[in-house]
Amino acid sequence: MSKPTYKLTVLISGNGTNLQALIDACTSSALPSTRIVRVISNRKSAYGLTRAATASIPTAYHNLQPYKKQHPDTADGISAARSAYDADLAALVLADAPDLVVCAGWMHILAPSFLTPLAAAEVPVINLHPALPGEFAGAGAIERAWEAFRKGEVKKTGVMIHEVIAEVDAGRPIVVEEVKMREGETLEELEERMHKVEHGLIVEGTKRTLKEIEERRTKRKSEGEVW
Ligand SMILES: Nc1nc2c(c(=O)[nH]1)N[C@@H](CN(C=O)c1ccc(C(=O)N[C@@H](CCC(=O)O)C(=O)O)cc1)CN2
Ligand SMILES: NCC(=O)N[C@@H]1O[C@H](COP(=O)([O-])[O-])[C@@H](O)[C@H]1O
Repeated sequence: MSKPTYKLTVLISGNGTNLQALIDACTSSALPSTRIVRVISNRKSAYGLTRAATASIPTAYHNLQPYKKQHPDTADGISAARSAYDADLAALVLADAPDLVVCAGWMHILAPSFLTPLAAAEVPVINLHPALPGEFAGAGAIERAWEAFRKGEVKKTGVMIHEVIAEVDAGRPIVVEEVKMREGETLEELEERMHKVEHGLIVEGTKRTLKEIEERRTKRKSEGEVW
């Protein structure tokens, strides 16, 4: 019996080097029987959209601005706009019926109006975060770690792939790799080393999550077959 084909949706906001690592992995033995069904960006200028188009992968630009214009520029209005934006993002993603959503440099905090429908459809969401579990949650993690090292507060940092939950970067780690920090290293040099680790870990984290999905389905099927 042929192996199932797994469908990925990848969310991006920028250059897309981690997306490129996934694109390359899908066309190699690294991620066999896996294909990216859509790349979605919240930024029109994201070069990752070009990377996807070059690989003949469908793309979408999901823009928050129209939602903000439909709501008052107040805390409640912005919250309502983001909730509506995320609900439509969930519908956009689920229309492709992916097995897994990968946040690859996706710089938008996902609201429950996205996470709840995905959970109901049993589509896991995972995220690449350039820090160790429990450290430097949120944006700018690499620079914050670099600054902390200069102050003598940390000796290492790292990269993780984790499950996405409402609390930012607090979901279950799936794979973690430590990165030792070096005296006198520039931020750019650290970023280069971190990105190399990211490109390997995003493939490994996707592979492990797809294995978990397969094991869950096999278990459910065997339980379903027992009378
Ligand atoms: N609910 C969750 N959403 C997201 C998670 C998560 O774990 N739970 N991971 C992030 C990715 N991320 C760090 O890995 C991250 C990205 C962006 C931000 C942030 O502050 N975004 C601002 C906008 C910043 C900008 O546009 O430049 C915002 O959303 O208002 C925090 C963490 C993906 N989402
Ligand atoms: N909080 C998530 C986060 O900060 N992610 C950062 O976004 C970059 C995306 O690069 P890419 O667009 O080249 O893949 C990644 O290198 C990662 O450090």
